[in-house]
Amino acid sequence: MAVYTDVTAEELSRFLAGYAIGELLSYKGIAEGVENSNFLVHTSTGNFILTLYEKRVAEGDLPFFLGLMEHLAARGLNCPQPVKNKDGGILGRVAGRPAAMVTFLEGMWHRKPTAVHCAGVGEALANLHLDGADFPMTRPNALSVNAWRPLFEHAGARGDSVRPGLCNEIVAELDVLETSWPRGLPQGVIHADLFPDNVFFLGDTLSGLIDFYFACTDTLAYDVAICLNAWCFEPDHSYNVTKGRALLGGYNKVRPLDAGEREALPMLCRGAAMRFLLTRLVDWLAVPEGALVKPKDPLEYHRKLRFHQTVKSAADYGL
Ligand SMILES: Nc1ncnc2c1ncn2[C@@H]1O[C@H](COP(=O)(O)OP(=O)(O)OP(=O)(O)O)[C@@H](O)[C@H]1O
Ligand SMILES: N[C@@H](CCO)C(=O)O
Repeated sequence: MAVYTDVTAEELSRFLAGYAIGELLSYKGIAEGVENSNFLVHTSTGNFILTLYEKRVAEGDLPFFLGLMEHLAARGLNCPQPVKNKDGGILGRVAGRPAAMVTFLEGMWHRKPTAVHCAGVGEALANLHLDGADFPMTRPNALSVNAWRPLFEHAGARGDSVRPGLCNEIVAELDVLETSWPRGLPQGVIHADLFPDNVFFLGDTLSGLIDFYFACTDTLAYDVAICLNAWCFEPDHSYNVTKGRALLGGYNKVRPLDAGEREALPMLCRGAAMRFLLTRLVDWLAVPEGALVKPKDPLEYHRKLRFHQTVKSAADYGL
């Protein structure tokens, strides 16, 4: 995460007084990530993560995200746990922002994931889908196909300043996605942002998943498409079919994709590429002044989109 909102030691100590997790010993902002403000908080009882929810997180959605983390952990999935305050609540306010304290997860994420890590993430994603099946709350995906054109219009013609001709390409692709978007596939809880920086490993063994703040109710196979985009491309922008085969194999071992999901995979991958191209484009064009944040490259997803446009069938992904 980034740090958009500063927190003073006095504010943090006041907030911590509402919890039974000891005295504040030290804390520091975490520069990684782009969505919320995160702090590593060291108290006399251990390490915690304090998250201040920023622009994209609607306060009304927080019970869904935090409740989901509790639900998945109760099913055995390793993810951060919201810490209850002395009143039994999990949501508070720090520096004027909604805030929660969650448990610290051991492990580190891999900047250069291998096929072994891809297999691990495929398996973990399928487990998340199965474990989420009886989560009682729902949340529509605010960043699915219907949201893409308004998002694009928000960036407007400025998109061409990032790459000449980009706007026309996006409009043409949106026309295709809006008419051909797969409907009627199995739905459920999806993570919707399971990138390498949200998956922790101890050595090569997956140790946990973080960052459930895009989680929602949507097409399960769309989550697979998001992961193929995030995990299976090389720095030279080529698709690595060995990694794709590993990720899809890991997923299928736990929750086999059905015929409809397989057939829809290329379109779902195009949609996933469009989603991240657009949110990155909007962020790229609007970095808040003075923020400790490095925006992510939208054109990485433009290249991925171009690859998916050439794909004939799910076999091209290694399925
Ligand atoms: N529960 C946790 N345990 C340990 N470290 C954590 C935890 N939550 C967050 N972090 C640290 O903070 C970093 C950023 O967290 P996170 O990915 O949730 O931020 P974000 O702003 O939502 O990022 P993204 O750009 O992935 O959406 C992680 O890479 C990790 O280093
Ligand atoms: N994982 C996202 C950032 C959080 O939405 C990206 O890489 O664009």
